[in-house]
Amino acid sequence: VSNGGVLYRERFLSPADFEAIRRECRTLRGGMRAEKDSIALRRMGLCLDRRSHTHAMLMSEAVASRIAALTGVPRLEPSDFPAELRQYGAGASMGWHRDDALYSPPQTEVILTLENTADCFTEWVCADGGRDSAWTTPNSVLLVRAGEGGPSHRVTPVKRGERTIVKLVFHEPDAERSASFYDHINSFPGAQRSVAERARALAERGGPGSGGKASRAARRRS
Ligand SMILES: O=C(O)CCC(=O)C(=O)O
Ligand SMILES: [Fe+2]
Repeated sequence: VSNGGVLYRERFLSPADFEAIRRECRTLRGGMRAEKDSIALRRMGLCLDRRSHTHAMLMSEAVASRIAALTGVPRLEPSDFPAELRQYGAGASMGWHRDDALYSPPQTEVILTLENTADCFTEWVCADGGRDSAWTTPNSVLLVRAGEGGPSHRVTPVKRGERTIVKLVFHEPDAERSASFYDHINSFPGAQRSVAERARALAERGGPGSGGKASRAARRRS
């Protein structure tokens, strides 16, 4: 991603596609739960069902190649990391952080804004060390490169209004899951299937090495 690893673009989807996604996600808001183990404060979240229209539309080859073209990464594909619906209401915020690398090489994260009546801004540090910020409009995307080489960014506290986003993860074709992948996926509410998946993956690798208790406790989801 150019500009120090952040790119902000408005009018990302066609109006028809965007409205279809927004309509479906509005029906899901009742299922959102307070996020646990997150850098974000008072944010609500929900993993999008892989069979949903929203998931099919966004975690697609078409969207992946558009993100690749925008960021200058040669090729990107939809990841198997859950797509999440997230909502910031009054009092919600997210402190300065870099997104943990869930894959090696690090993924590109996409924040698609669905609704925004909130007074918060997403701020980031640019390549030159200066700061930039955006009030993210509905149907905008913020593209963020993860990992230590990625940009530091935050969301300022909401005083009034609400902001709803979808967070998506794309990676390069040859990317491998990192230890953080399992730590993050296991912090989702009711992630029993993921726990089983982690155990299986560990067995396949023939040992630990995906982060013990201590590293898991130290980590906070972004
Ligand atoms: O809501 C945003 O604009 C950014 C969210 C973010 O940085 C994150 O969830 O890691
Ligand atoms: Fe982030």
